[in-house]
Amino acid sequence: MRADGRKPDEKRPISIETDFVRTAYGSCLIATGNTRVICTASVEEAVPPFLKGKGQGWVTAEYAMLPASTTERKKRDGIKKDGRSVEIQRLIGRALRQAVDLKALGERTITLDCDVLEADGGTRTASITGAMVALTCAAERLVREKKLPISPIIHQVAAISAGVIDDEPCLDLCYQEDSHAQVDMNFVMNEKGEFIELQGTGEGRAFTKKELDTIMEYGEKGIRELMDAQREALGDRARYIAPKPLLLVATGNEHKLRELQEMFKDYYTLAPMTAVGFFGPIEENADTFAGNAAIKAEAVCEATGLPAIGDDSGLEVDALDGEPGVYSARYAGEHGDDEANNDLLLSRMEGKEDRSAAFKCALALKIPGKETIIAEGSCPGTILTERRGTGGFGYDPLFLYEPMNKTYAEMNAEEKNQISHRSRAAEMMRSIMSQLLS
Ligand SMILES: O=P(O)(O)OP(=O)(O)OP(=O)(O)OC[C@H]1O[C@@H](n2cnc3c(O)ncnc32)[C@H](O)[C@@H]1O
Ligand SMILES: [Mg+2]
Repeated sequence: MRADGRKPDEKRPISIETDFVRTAYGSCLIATGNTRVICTASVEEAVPPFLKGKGQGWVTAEYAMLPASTTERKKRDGIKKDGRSVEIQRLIGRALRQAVDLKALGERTITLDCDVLEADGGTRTASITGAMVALTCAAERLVREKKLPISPIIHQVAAISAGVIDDEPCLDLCYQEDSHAQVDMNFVMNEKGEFIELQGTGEGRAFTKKELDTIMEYGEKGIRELMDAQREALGDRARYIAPKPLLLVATGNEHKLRELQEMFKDYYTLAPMTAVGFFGPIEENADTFAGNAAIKAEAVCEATGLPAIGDDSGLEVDALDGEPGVYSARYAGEHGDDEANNDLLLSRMEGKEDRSAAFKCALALKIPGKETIIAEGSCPGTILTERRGTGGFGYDPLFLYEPMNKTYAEMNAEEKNQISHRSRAAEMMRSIMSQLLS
């Protein structure tokens, strides 16, 4: 029987309150049982001297206990930090560096400060679990403030203790248990169940392989539960842990960006080329959609060194011998003047009996060092004699999709994405990509 009546493999109740410190870039208050730690993440646009000019960032940690966090007042750290705190903060730094792609972080430093409000055992493991949450909050903010195109967090990290008390293996020791534990272990692990650090000591006596196996099993179970709690506390921000790989969209057209983001969200995090500071212009001088799509993707990939997808699309009207075609965006002269383009199309179509047309889309995917991949899609429709609907962009209000008796502009995003020329090209691209991956 444990001091607080828990089962051997039962961890203490956990709660994590995010954004606990409003002035911090990211923060949380984590409580595991009576142990409570404030974890904050601060971002500095600089790296330590040994990393200057190396094109990577740094993650470091500091740990301290508040004077009243233990029953006997703990003296504040003076100029010389106490040895235990130094050892613990190094552990926290090592653990959380494993969560981050330091190259993707860029030349900046994230400092994770873990300040113990109340210490009832397991403060180092609570610090690591809480620091992961504060770090993720900071990553979300770096992306939101457009300092990074994608979260640099590649792994979820959590930590818990386990040990042997009165010859019985137990999970998540409180102070009373910890102080007379025969064996004391700390587990730091990632979401794949891999070990980042194991600290284990037979303090009261040596321990057997069998005991170790049981402790290990408890530790793994505890870590999984902690990771659920971290994700729950983060809510929507949990997406910033191990995001899908980055794919830049080589377009200046926000509507296209939004449609493509939806279509590739299971594979990639799509960000506009401007998110990494590329603004073009890109000269679209090919005479096919596929040619122009390739020009766009290749220009952005070349300039940034990152994978990029380009979209070139347009409307082909049969009675106009395929016009406006590759000139769709600048049909009436000025690039992207949708109103003028639609007016010109209506006037050219006056008196025409055959009103059949098709929207065409070519997508080009360029991954550094690989051949450009092209996928195409088209959607048949009819040109109306007047505009219908207010959604979408470009020629959407004049393009009737007969099977739904709706123009593109009368459809919501989901409906358009089910049948559009772009979604058909995306479907072909996804199938090429999955063949390449398998
Ligand atoms: O070149 P980027 O920067 O990607 O953006 P853009 O708007 O210039 O794009 P295009 O050169 O491919 O021109 C496509 C034009 O075709 C039209 N178009 C393409 N897809 C469309 C869609 O889904 N709905 C309505 N019009 C579309 C619209 O007028 C676009 O401006
Ligand atoms: Mg264009």
